[in-house]
Amino acid sequence: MNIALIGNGAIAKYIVNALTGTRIRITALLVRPERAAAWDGTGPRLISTTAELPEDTQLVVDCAGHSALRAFGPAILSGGRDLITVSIGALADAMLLAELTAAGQAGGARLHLASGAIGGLDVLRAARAGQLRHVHYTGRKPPKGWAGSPAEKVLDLPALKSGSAVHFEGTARQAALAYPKNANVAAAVALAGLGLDDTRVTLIADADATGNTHQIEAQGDFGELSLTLTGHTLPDTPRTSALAAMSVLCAIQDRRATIHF
Ligand SMILES: NC(=O)C1=CN([C@@H]2O[C@H](COP(=O)(O)OP(=O)(O)OC[C@H]3O[C@@H](n4cnc5c(N)ncnc54)[C@H](OP(=O)(O)O)[C@@H]3O)[C@@H](O)[C@H]2O)C=CC1
Ligand SMILES: O=C([O-])CC(=O)C(=O)O
Repeated sequence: MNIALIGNGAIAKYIVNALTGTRIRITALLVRPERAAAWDGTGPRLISTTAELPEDTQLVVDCAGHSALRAFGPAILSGGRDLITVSIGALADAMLLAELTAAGQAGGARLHLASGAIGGLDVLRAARAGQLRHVHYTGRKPPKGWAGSPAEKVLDLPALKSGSAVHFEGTARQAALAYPKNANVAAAVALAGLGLDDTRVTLIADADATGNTHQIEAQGDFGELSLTLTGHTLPDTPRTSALAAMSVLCAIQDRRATIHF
């Protein structure tokens, strides 16, 4: 299988490393123009437009973030290639969601949402076949995991040396739009379950946290779900859980599997 990745950051590097020497070949990395122009010929080819995607590319994988999904997603789908993304919070933008849906229909291609840094989405998806009454997601990271996010406007993150502080409470849509690099899990939980406007979200900076903790509390006809997952972060970033990168790899590998979840 031949795939292209969007981005060359922490998640993309994990995927490139994991696929090296396997039967899944990376045809190109789609990056910003200045980065593509500086390509030195080593490693996967760097390109900056979807028109440059090598013809034999069968699948594209977004590991870059909301702006990249917005910039490249519609053209990839309308061009007939399936796309896997971890930038799930971008779908809180209703116009982008409509654009991606229309592009996928026009191109006969599908957008696959990787499960990312959380588990339990299968429970929520099945549970909503009955009545799902309440879903609350709590995201907890060490202060440095929130650097560059709106948490900086609410808290003095470097000064938080012990204990924890809430810096966001609201809906999953509000969280996803305000925290594009930190609330994709909130959006995934919402899209799997009660939706972006009915899923409650709390985001916490915790000086005592040793990893990124994701909690789901849900109730409905199915019963009750209480899930807590504490994830290690990737070595390249204190923000991103390793499980997010692993889920992308899993989604890619699943494309080749005859029998899969
Ligand atoms: N669903 C989930 O559970 C999770 C989802 N995520 C999502 O994944 C994204 C990537 O995470 P991570 O790898 O840690 O982030 P990094 O910041 O390490 O890497 C992002 C990469 O994408 C590139 N990029 C960003 N925007 C564009 C663009 N418009 N065009 C081309 N390239 C672009 C960056 O390039 P440059 O350096 O040039 O800016 C960089 O190479 C996050 O922003 C977040 O949205 C992350 C964690 C969990
Ligand atoms: O990687 C994580 O732990 C979660 C994250 O950043 C996100 O939800 O966007």
